[in-house]
Amino acid sequence: MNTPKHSVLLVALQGEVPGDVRCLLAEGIKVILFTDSTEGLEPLDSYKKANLLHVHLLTAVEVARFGMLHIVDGHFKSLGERRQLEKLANISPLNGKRFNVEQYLVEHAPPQMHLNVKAGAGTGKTTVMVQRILYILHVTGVPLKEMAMITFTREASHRMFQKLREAFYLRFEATGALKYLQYIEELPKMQISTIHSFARKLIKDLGAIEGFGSNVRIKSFKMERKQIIEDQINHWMEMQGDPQNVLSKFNGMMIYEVIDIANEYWEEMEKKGLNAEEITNLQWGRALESSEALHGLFSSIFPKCETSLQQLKYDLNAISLNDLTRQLNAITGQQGALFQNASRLRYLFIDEFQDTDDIQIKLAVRLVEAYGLKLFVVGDIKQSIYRFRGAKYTAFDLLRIYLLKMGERIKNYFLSTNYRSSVALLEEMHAHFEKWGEEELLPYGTKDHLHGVKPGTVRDHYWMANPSFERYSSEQAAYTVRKIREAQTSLDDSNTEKVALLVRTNKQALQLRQWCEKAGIPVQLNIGGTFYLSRAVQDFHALVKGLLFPDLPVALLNMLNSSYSPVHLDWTVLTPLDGDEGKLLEFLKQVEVDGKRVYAPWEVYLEELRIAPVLSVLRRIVEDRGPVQRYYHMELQHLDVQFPDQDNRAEAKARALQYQLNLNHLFELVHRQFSSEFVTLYALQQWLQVQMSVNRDEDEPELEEAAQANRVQIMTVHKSKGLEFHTVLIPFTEPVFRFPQKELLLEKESTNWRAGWFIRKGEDPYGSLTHNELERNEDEETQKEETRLLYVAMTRAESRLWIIANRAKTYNNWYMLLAKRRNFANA
Ligand SMILES: Nc1ncnc2c1ncn2[C@@H]1O[C@H](COP(=O)(O)OP(=O)(O)OP(=O)(O)O)[C@@H](O)[C@H]1O
Repeated sequence: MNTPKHSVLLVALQGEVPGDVRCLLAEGIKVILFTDSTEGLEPLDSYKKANLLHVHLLTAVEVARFGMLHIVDGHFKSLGERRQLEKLANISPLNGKRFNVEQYLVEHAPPQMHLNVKAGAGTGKTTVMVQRILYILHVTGVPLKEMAMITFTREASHRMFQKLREAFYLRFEATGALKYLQYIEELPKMQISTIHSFARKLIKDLGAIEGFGSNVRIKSFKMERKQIIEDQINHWMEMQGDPQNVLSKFNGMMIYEVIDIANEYWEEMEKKGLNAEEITNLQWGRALESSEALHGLFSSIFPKCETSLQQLKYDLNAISLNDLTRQLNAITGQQGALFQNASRLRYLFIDEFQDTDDIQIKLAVRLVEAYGLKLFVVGDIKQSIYRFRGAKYTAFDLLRIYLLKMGERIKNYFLSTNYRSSVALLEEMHAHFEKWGEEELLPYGTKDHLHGVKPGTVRDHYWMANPSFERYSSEQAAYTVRKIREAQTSLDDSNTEKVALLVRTNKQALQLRQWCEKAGIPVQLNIGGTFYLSRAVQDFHALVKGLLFPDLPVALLNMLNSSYSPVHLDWTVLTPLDGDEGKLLEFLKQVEVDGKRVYAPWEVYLEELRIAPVLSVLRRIVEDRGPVQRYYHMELQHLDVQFPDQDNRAEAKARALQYQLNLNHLFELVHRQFSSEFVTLYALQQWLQVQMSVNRDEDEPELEEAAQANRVQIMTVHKSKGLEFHTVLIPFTEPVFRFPQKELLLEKESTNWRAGWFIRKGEDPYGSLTHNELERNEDEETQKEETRLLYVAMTRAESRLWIIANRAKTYNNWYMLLAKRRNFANA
């Protein structure tokens, strides 16, 4: 028999369990044991906790029926053994721990195979990926630095890193084996990142890419793109002869509106991954009546915009995030040798594969070709919710086809045991999913039916009401707040059990926050992209601006009103000064608190700034002025006035902690941005101002669970991906899926793309005939995407799923989807 490197699966009566099981466990070999008693083997808890030992208790008769089964590292000696294993998975063990043969087969698949794991919600995708990595480490000896993992968001990368570290640590704790400490040390060398960071590092490693010098930079080009659009529109108008006359044909739109719309349309092309050639060959079709001028403009400017942007990229030796993967795909033939410069990769894991777009899939295949690496992709087609970013829910099929073209095969696996939601809850969800599957709104067949293992413990696990409210009316607010409070107060332990309110849009999330805050319900908002709008950033900007323009009254006032200073001056106190700059400055510089002039320390800082580096002075100001403590006191005061009957300290503390995290993160970003340059206050202020006005991608660092106390979580479904909550409450079902004010629809037909544009101005719609044609398909695809979104939202629930199915509107919204369920009215 081979010496085990990773695991042993044993079926044996208690007296026949080999004596070396303990030694195996102590060496970090996983033991999956089917037996009638563990007497004599105890204590085993640390091994169980480390996922090293799985015991399935059977009756002696059952054990005897299977005879002695002994499988090492997943190698079957015969087909019979494999069948035995499947039979074992069908037994209900006495201790309730059913063997998950699907997870076992994925974990132990031969290391030289590409694997494709399609898995329903909560079936342990993440868990199995961690175990697979351990298997590869043990069986092949490939080091962590030759493995990489691509996740969809930075949060997911962070979570994956933590999960791996925890798995290694628990194994070290259980076995004392030093190799696990070594893995922890090596873990940072395994690249776990988003596709963009991954491509960025690869390009850095490759040294150079076609047409660009070394050290190519990554830029967003947001501002530059807008400028290019503006130039091209001006140029186009000049070419038409009389600009005033042209403007009058823009259906009453101002020129800045046209620029904004054109910019959005151009972004849409980028999101869908169109290259310059495809943009040049776009088929715009014919204009609707009275839309000819705009049609002429849209159908001619974009190729020129692309040329200008490309030139700018060469001039600045910079590319955009979206270019990264495209550029890597362009490295072909002889240039392929470039890959040898990059660090070697043997395994690539891709999470949330259903949301991968065409270019990224091709990149994965390109890497298989360049390195001979093996892929492990995992995802759930039913959870594909990034169509707006160009993701296609056919990702798995595309990958299989591309690999086949190279003569490579990928093996499919399927996980269907759900560990997240209670059995009762899963059955209620199934009643919805099944119907959506029948109507082809969701790719949900018999094999997608999730089988639960968690008993339902909570009454009211599934609740749906059908009230009828005007959107955002006071009745709706009162009803929703009452349900939220009820959900929160009926938890057994609000520190470990979380209530999450899941919504479709940021606007809905903000509306909910407002209702909750008004009612004194502490909330944790997670809608992403809010970092540059946070108070910590605003205060810091006020600080920098105040130091940069000490003789500008408004800058000085904002700085004094920030958390860096102990006063709060109302604008009205300045009114008697009639806007006289000199008098205003004099007044602001003389303001006193407790007999001390508030401005005095700032004069010292200004002096310091003349000689010391800007960042070190700013750091010192943060230490001296204690903005976090001051923010805490201000928030507490504010909360105490608003809710005098409750203890507001925990909430004020949570807010202050978030402020601190944001401030630390800001310093990190500043260091990253200005690392190789000499920073001036001016450069810092300019950069901050731009970020605050345009950057909606940067997220606030996450507050640790413990610090969130009993906050209700509010988030968009997109943000809830990969997460789970005791209670999920879906408060809004009435908003309609599509009611665009303006849009550009793009669809690929054989080799060329078609473009259809639309703008609603007042009552009047303008656009192209192509838009009308593409809209039917768009409606259908939107409905499917919304169904998948609702699938993700519902499957986040562990114990309770509550839905306020507002029937105010019944068409083209989540209500319509929910009402499809059999016996809807009685549900
Ligand atoms: N074999 C197992 N035994 C017990 N619990 C498990 C097992 N596998 C996974 N779990 C638990 O089930 C829950 C869901 O697992 P995980 O988050 O890995 O699922 P997922 O498939 O990634 O979910 P989703 O795609 O819906 O986000 C987690 O709490 C995890 O600890």
